[in-house]
Amino acid sequence: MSAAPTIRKIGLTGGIGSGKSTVANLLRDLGAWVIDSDAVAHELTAPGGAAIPAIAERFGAAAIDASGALDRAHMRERVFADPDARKALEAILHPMIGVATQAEADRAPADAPIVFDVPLLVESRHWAGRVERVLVVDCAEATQVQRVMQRNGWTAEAVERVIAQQASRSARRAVADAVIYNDGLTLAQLQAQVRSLWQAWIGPLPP
Ligand SMILES: CC(C)(COP(=O)(O)OP(=O)(O)OC[C@H]1O[C@@H](n2cnc3c(N)ncnc32)[C@H](O)[C@@H]1O)[C@@H](O)C(=O)NCCC(=O)NCCS
Ligand SMILES: Nc1ncnc2c1ncn2[C@@H]1O[C@H](COP(=O)(O)OP(=O)(O)OP(=O)(O)O)[C@@H](O)[C@H]1O
Repeated sequence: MSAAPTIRKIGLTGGIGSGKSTVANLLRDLGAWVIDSDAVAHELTAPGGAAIPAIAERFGAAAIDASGALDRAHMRERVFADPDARKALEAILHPMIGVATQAEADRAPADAPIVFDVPLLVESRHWAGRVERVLVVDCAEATQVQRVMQRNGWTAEAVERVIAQQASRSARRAVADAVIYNDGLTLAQLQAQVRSLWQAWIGPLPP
């Protein structure tokens, strides 16, 4: 087994479409134990998910689809148009996400750095003090909009509504220990940045 990494817990954050998951995948390829809080939220809201009863009670039957899962398109319309609805959904999900991500972290091999991929790391107090370093993935807002329109088939307005509900780029940069500016980069250039960050924070690259 290799030596324990210098930095064990990294928080990875960025606005919608900034490239967090892409960076997380590159870190995973190098040997990181990646915990994706969006994926955890999806599991909690899948058919039979632990959050479904509380969501149905708070938001009504219209929030649940025929399969018993959260109706994501319906909920997107509600929460990104109404901060009170967003806070109510977060109040149900965030404590559960906190417990589930901790359980995943507890399963990490001792020699693997843990990367918490959390879109709302800056917005949520939960994360302060739980990670040793914060890595922010940043890009221009126009790039966020263009990427999410292309990836998800959303309108520009729908992406802009989400951006408006998130921390500003400058608020994220203010808490960053490192920033990857993922704009105008090829995937190979992005990978090179991730590899040099690994060397600075974790240690030698794997063979
Ligand atoms: C509103 C929901 C149903 C929309 O689902 P959908 O499948 O369309 O999007 P998905 O979950 O893949 O999220 C996509 C991106 O939206 C952004 N986003 C999600 N939730 C929030 C939020 N509460 N506030 C601001 N941005 C958010 C993030 O950048 C995220 O990466 C869903 O995002 C949700 O349940 N959000 C509440 C839980 C949460 O806060 N998740 C963030 C992880 S901690
Ligand atoms: N440097 C890049 N070059 C080309 N495409 C990129 C680059 N970075 C990210 N992308 C693409 O942009 C889209 C958004 O990236 P990604 O899914 O990693 O963002 P994210 O921050 O995890 O988004 P979300 O907050 O919505 O989960 C994806 O389709 C991804 O393949």
